[in-house]
Amino acid sequence: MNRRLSGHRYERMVFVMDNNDSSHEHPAQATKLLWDYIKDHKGYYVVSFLSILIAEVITVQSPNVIGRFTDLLQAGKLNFGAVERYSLLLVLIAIGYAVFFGIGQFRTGMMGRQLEYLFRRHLFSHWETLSTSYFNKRSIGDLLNHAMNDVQAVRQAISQGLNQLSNAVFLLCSALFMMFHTVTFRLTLVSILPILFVPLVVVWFGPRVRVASRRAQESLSSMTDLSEESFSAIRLIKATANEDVAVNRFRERVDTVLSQQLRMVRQTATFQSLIPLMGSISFVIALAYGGYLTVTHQILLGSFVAFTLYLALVINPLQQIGNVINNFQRASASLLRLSVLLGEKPEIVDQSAQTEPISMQGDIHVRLADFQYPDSDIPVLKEIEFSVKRGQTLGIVGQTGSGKSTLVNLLPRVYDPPPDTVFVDGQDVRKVGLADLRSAISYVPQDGFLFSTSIGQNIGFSKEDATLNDIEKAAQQACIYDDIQQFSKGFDTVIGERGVALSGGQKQRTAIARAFLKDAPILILDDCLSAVDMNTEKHIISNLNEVRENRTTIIIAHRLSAVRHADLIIVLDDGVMVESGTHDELMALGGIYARMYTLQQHDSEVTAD
Ligand SMILES: Nc1ncnc2c1ncn2[C@@H]1O[C@H](COP(=O)(O)OP(=O)(O)OP(=O)(O)O)[C@@H](O)[C@H]1O
Repeated sequence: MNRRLSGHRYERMVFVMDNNDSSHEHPAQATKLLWDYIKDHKGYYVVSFLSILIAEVITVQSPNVIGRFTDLLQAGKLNFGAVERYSLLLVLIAIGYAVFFGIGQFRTGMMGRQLEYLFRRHLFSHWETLSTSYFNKRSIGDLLNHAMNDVQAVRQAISQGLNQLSNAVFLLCSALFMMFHTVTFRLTLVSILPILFVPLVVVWFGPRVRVASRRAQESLSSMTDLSEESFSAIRLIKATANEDVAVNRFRERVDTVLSQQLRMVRQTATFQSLIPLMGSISFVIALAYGGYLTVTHQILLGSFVAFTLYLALVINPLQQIGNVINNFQRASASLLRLSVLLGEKPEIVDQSAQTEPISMQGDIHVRLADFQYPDSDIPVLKEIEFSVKRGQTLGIVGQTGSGKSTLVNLLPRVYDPPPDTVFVDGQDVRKVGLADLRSAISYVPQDGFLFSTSIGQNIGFSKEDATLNDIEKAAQQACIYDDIQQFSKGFDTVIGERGVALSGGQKQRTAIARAFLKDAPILILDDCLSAVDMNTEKHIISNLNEVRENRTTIIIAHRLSAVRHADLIIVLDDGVMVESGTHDELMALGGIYARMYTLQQHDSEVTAD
């Protein structure tokens, strides 16, 4: 690797330039990843740099050739043979440059793409390990921005940036060497004086460009977020004729993005134009002083021509160096953000020492004094105690917001319960291996998310080796089989993003089929029958009798008919377990459950009438 970018210097550059406290909290994961990649591919880098070096050494010969040609012309010694020879020389220089520069360009470009892939793979794998609460606090647009723009910025610095940097440095050195070699030391020194101001310009503009770039990225994230949300809610927006509200909101975000980006463009443009300005001043000095030296015959005309051509060659790498510094500054900010992301620790960790997978029975016991969400000090669940054995069904009912979903989320540790409060097979869930625990639970959330793939793949998602037979059986149990058969492509029917082609009830039943297919000892249905009609609900519940044999089933429902036959029903009120028992016991108690049941019976009779 080029000395200017040796590992330590690169790391220092990244963190000195981003003097941000969060870099101390998070180990430089992204920098390590980058540095490891470069170390593993140093052979490739050496080849690229050597190729670029050779290309530059070849290309700097052309001004010299033209200078000699001019001298021959001035001396009146130019003939056809010389013209042919010099032309051939220039063609060979051009071909040599193209070949070696092309090799260098291809190598660095290829490594940049590989690095981009590596970063995205790491990011995605890492996100998969993080807890749900992490995603509650982050926006999708922000995460996508990291995966796309930050990774791209690092890739650009590492491929295009390094390429341009080595190209510029080699060309600059070779050209300066040839300049000193061709004309007087004084002319070269005076002409390159303005170039000495380049570092000052860079130091002044660098941090400003970086801040402007960060703000532009942040505003872009917020715009991506809003677009995502608006597309998800497109049906609601149209149904309520709120297109104007959505468009205006979007326009505001776009305005912010535009003003932040223009700010960045202004900073970048000023920065980038100052560097060639320095080069142009050098050119003026060379013309004035070099012209004087030529007129007074202190240097040959050919040397003067060659010198001005070298100077023109030098201006380009100087501008490139400006671009590269800009690229590296952006990449350093991106690298820091990626390090923060990759250094993020999951809140829910596997504390089990068990190495072999264990199979769970499905007995559940909960004795919870209280539970509050992370970052909140208000208890959401209080005084809850119950047990269900394998093969039994638990019904959980209660007003909206009473804590039903929260309670079942503690079982697979979507959120961590306090120690010694939630047990499966007599073991604290916090001490069971996460993979064992979660494989033992089949969970249908309220919003049974569907992927934009075929219905068959959506159902088969829960079991990697599921056959079409298994998928069809699960679909029958979830009462979605007949609906699927009516689609022209059956199980191969592709559903739109989040299943827009399916009705609410069909989506719920597809999600239920997915859970049935998993065939886990604990099955949780979180209010996922709300969009199906009473008849279908009855069918699914009766099919459950077959499915729930030898497994523990938890049904959360607002419609009490769904839990009527459960072995145990618990009633939550504002997070507190206020009643528990079978349907008959709760009816006899005459409490909240009995009142809710009577009301619902009355409602369904009125509807039937
Ligand atoms: N991630 C979270 N962080 C903080 N509070 C939360 C979180 N999720 C839910 N809550 C709060 O916990 C309480 C219980 O919510 P929960 O979703 O468990 O109720 P629920 O009984 O399932 O409601 P519903 O019947 O409407 O689905 C609510 O006050 C809710 O605002």
